[in-house]
Amino acid sequence: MSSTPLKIAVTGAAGQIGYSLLFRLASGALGDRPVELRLLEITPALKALEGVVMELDDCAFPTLAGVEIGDDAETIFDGVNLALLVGAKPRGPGMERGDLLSANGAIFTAQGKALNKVAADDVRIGVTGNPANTNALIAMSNAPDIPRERFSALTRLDHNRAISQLAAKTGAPVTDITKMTIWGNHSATQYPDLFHAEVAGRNAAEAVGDQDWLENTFIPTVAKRGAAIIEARGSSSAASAASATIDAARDWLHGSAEGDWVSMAVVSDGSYGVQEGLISSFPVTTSNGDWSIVQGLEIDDFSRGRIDASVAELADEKAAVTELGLI
Ligand SMILES: NC(=O)c1ccc[n+]([C@@H]2O[C@H](COP(=O)([O-])OP(=O)(O)OC[C@H]3O[C@@H](n4cnc5c(N)ncnc54)[C@H](O)[C@@H]3O)[C@@H](O)[C@H]2O)c1
Ligand SMILES: O=C(O)C[C@H](O)C(=O)O
Repeated sequence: MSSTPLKIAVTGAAGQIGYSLLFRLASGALGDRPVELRLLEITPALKALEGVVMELDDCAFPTLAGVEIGDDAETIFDGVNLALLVGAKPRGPGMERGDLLSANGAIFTAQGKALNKVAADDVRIGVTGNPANTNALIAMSNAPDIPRERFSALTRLDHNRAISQLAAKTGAPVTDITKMTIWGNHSATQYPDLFHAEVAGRNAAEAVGDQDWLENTFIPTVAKRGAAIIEARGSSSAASAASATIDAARDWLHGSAEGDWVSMAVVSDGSYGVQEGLISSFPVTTSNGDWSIVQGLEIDDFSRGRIDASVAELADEKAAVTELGLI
């Protein structure tokens, strides 16, 4: 293991997700390698961020090698190996995530350009801020010198939600659930797929044996979970989003479990009929900082319709940000 600290940029570091995420990154959630945190915020939030840094100091985490804060993306992103782009406005009650496109899109144009200039050669960029898929597309499109495979958007929270719902339905522990897949957009059109998932090695759709539950309870519960949390909490998911951001980064850097896969929104190469160049969620395996889309899964008509609908929404979002001049 390298003793050189892993330089991790976190944007929106003074926000809700940041408040959970930073302490886990600092305490070794990505492994024993020391980390240096580079925290980006808008100027008015820097004072609050100073308070968070005092708290990080007060934890005396052995794996925390240093913290730098600031409001200039090029300074904060300089030499970073991992960039977790969280900073963006969350939606409120009654909004869809796509409603945030024009408010948040411009953030990712500027940050894509800054990463392109100053990030380390091995940088990996994970986008959590919504609408995550299209924000990742914007950042990727504005960073032509960074390989496209280095960008991903977070659908791991949806993946984890789907595992938890399936575990509750079947009475199986979450550790028995494998090969879960979220296809498409991190939005209400996403498709959590039980036809390839397994419960203790058995096909999940068969184990459940209840198409009505699958269609009318499972899929909408997972796809609309973000809205249900906003409704209940008055603000969007934060600790679970931070936890999923960590899960996704850890597996990307260190590899997914043998015999299993994870869901990541990554640039499409046309696999499964998903338009090339869109950032869409797929089943992927990861190893040594690289991902590859699981190939050869059979897609029946039901799944085809669901995947196509979510991908069509991604294509519409791409058209909208093209129109806005963001890509
Ligand atoms: N993909 C997912 O699964 C998922 C889950 C939960 C939340 N989210 C999204 O994550 C984002 C952050 O959520 P939150 O609850 O932490 O919001 P928040 O409002 O609590 O925090 C966002 C922070 O981003 C900062 N910010 C705004 N513009 C910035 C910029 N240009 N550079 C750096 N920082 C900037 C704000 O000052 C604020 O502190 C939202 O868009 C939310 O919808 C995504
Ligand atoms: O739903 C939201 O707007 C927040 C987040 O994307 C979530 O899925 O919890």
